[in-house]
Amino acid sequence: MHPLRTLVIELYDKQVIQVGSFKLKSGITSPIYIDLRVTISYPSLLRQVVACLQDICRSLSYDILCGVPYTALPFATLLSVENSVPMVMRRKEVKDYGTKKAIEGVFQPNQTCLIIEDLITSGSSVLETLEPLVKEGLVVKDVVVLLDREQGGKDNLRKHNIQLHSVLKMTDILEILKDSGRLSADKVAELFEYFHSTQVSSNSSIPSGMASHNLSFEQRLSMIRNKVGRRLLEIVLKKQSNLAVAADVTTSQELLSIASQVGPHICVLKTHVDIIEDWNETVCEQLVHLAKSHQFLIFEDRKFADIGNTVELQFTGGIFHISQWADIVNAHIIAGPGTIQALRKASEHCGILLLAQMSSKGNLAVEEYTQKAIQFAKQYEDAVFGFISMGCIGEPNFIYFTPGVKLEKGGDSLGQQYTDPKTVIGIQKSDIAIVGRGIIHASDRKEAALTYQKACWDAYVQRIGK
Ligand SMILES: O=c1ccn([C@@H]2O[C@H](COP(=O)(O)O)[C@@H](O)[C@H]2O)c(=O)[nH]1
Repeated sequence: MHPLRTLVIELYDKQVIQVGSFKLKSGITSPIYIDLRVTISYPSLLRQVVACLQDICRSLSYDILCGVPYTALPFATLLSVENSVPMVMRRKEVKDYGTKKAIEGVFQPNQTCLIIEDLITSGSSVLETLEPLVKEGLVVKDVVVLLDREQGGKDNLRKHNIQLHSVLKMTDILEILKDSGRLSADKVAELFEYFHSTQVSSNSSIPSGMASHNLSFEQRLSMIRNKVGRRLLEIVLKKQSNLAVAADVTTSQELLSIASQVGPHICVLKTHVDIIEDWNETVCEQLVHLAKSHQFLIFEDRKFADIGNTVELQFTGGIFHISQWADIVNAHIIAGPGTIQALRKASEHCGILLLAQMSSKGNLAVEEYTQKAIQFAKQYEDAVFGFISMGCIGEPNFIYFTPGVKLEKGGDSLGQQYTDPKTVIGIQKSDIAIVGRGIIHASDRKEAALTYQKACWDAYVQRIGK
């Protein structure tokens, strides 16, 4: 008998594969449950599982192995011993004492790590393991699983440039159980129907819908239609900085002082001009002068959201005359395309970003909203050159700006949620990290800006594999 057929039948007979009604980790109810933890109680079964994984591992190249905790740990351990390849382990709970390591074991940055998993549904457990590995500088290209439930995991991993290799697919299992008489043809037809109609999105901290291009800024320069977007990439490349600073201060003196301190290290200075108590034309001129001499763009984070007519007045008039000095502004899409049309009509030299996602807890920019923002951006690509998003959510001809970035994870008391530069740029594949209080509240803002500049740029360089 074919070894895979023998394996499936044995898995069924030992009740590793069960048919009924089960709630999975992803929250969905499934008519099949597969508990591969049981294999540790049957050494010969465990040996068969590992031999099948080994057949795939043999064709891949890697320096180190990592099993997704807990079920895949014995599989990875046996593969490690069998192949004399070192192994690392991800901690599910990071200790708040001692070394506080997320990854245990000895490894070097840039080593290639092969992830071993027992089965995959959405891929979220694999992505939870991927995140700390990448943060430690390991390169992950492949994941080997015993079973792919064929419910979206492969595509979810592909979005992160990870290739899934599976020993068995759910389709194979159902066919074998039918042919061997373990399940009736009717039952198998019913199960097929369930698996084909139930796809699960990944619920890892890495948002779903993250796109997977891995082009460099140089390669993307000619793809950007809007000239402010192209100018931004030129600055990014020249200064080797994909850092934007959010200068959320309330006096013009502080704003100008921040602009001159962090100016050499940033590509964009983000303002909230309506929080400056003493804004006037001279301050505006000084800010524009600093932007020219240090070569950064000014992004007024006005978040326009009204009907087109009002937005036009807000953009061009009032006491701020934003259209006269801002290089970049942003807009919500809640009021429809009129907001974008008004901004585009009022100024040719200002590029637009659309808010497609937000960093704050409980925000309402859900998947459908994000997709609508992408659709609007494509429609107005001459004026819209990018997004406020939590990472790369679309194609390489747009630029992705992510706020809520800080070296220390956590949040504030009003719903802000922070992610570190390595995750935002390296894993979530954003382009520009927006850092506010991480720099503004530092005792030495210049030094902090340099630290963030380096962290964001290194994450970019590592991501594109330069
Ligand atoms: O979803 C969003 C959109 C915009 N912001 C802005 O970014 C900065 C973040 O400042 P921190 O001090 O780093 O928290 C701030 O100006 C926000 O208005 C955002 O945080 N989230």
